[in-house]
Amino acid sequence: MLRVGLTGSLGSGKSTAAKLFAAHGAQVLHSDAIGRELMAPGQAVYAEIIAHFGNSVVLPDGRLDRPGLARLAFAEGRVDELNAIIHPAVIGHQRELIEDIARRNPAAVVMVESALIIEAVHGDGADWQRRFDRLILVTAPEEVKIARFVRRCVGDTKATDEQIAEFEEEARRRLARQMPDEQKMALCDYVLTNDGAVTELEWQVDQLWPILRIAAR
Ligand SMILES: CC(C)(COP(=O)(O)OP(=O)(O)OC[C@H]1O[C@@H](n2cnc3c(N)ncnc32)[C@H](O)[C@@H]1O)[C@@H](O)C(=O)NCCC(=O)NCCS
Ligand SMILES: Nc1ncnc2c1ncn2[C@@H]1O[C@H](COP(=O)(O)OP(=O)(O)OP(=O)(O)O)[C@@H](O)[C@H]1O
Repeated sequence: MLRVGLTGSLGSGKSTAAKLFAAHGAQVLHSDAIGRELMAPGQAVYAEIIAHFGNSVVLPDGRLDRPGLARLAFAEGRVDELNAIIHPAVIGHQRELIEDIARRNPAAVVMVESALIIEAVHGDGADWQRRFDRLILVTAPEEVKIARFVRRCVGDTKATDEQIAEFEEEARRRLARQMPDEQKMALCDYVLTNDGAVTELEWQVDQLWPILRIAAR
């Protein structure tokens, strides 16, 4: 088995790259999705977040208020408190999933997609060198990343200039909590450049996949 970390900052295109690797046969674990599952009502992480941040982070329907939590985390400087609750749980859950995949398919390429692999410090997060055999970085220029984040926030709605400026601010606040690509590059084994069409990213994934598959045997 080969344990691959697929990282890249907000809007770099790592989820897009992950889908392309999955199409080749990689077993992809999406950290954002696991985080969401563990934050659902009834989960231990859900209870811990409410115990720490109070009832104001709960919506009337019982779910956590994600925009409210994002405000606390990124605008009010409490992201490390949130990370300390969520990261150990996400990493622990990933470990179990990886062990299960290894039992079923010892030659699997398991890929953990996460914006925060090198940055993580809580739980086993700081131990990324031991958790992964290879690291892949997806890069794009900062303004492209921000534009992609804004586009995803706006979706099909018609946003005002003020709303767009707020989304841009939010992107910058989150990026400020992520290590710059220039620093990450030095620590990663492979770099995929995603500043053009998705087909250009796909070409890079197609070149890298056989190398990973052989290393997994
Ligand atoms: C603050 C929360 C509630 C905001 O939710 P929201 O739905 O708006 O964003 P989502 O989770 O889809 O994340 C989108 C992107 O924001 C960036 N981001 C999210 N959390 C963080 C963080 N703690 N530090 C830096 N960037 C982050 C990443 O690029 C991520 O891909 C949520 O992001 C969260 O719980 N974050 C803390 C846990 C975390 O690190 N999650 C990401 C990997 S497990
Ligand atoms: N090369 C590209 N050309 C155009 N759009 C792209 C390209 N790559 C990604 N996108 C789009 O940009 C947005 C962000 O991409 P993606 O979700 O893959 O990034 P990410 O790194 O996982 O971001 P985040 O950390 O915010 O979750 C998505 O809407 C995606 O469809």
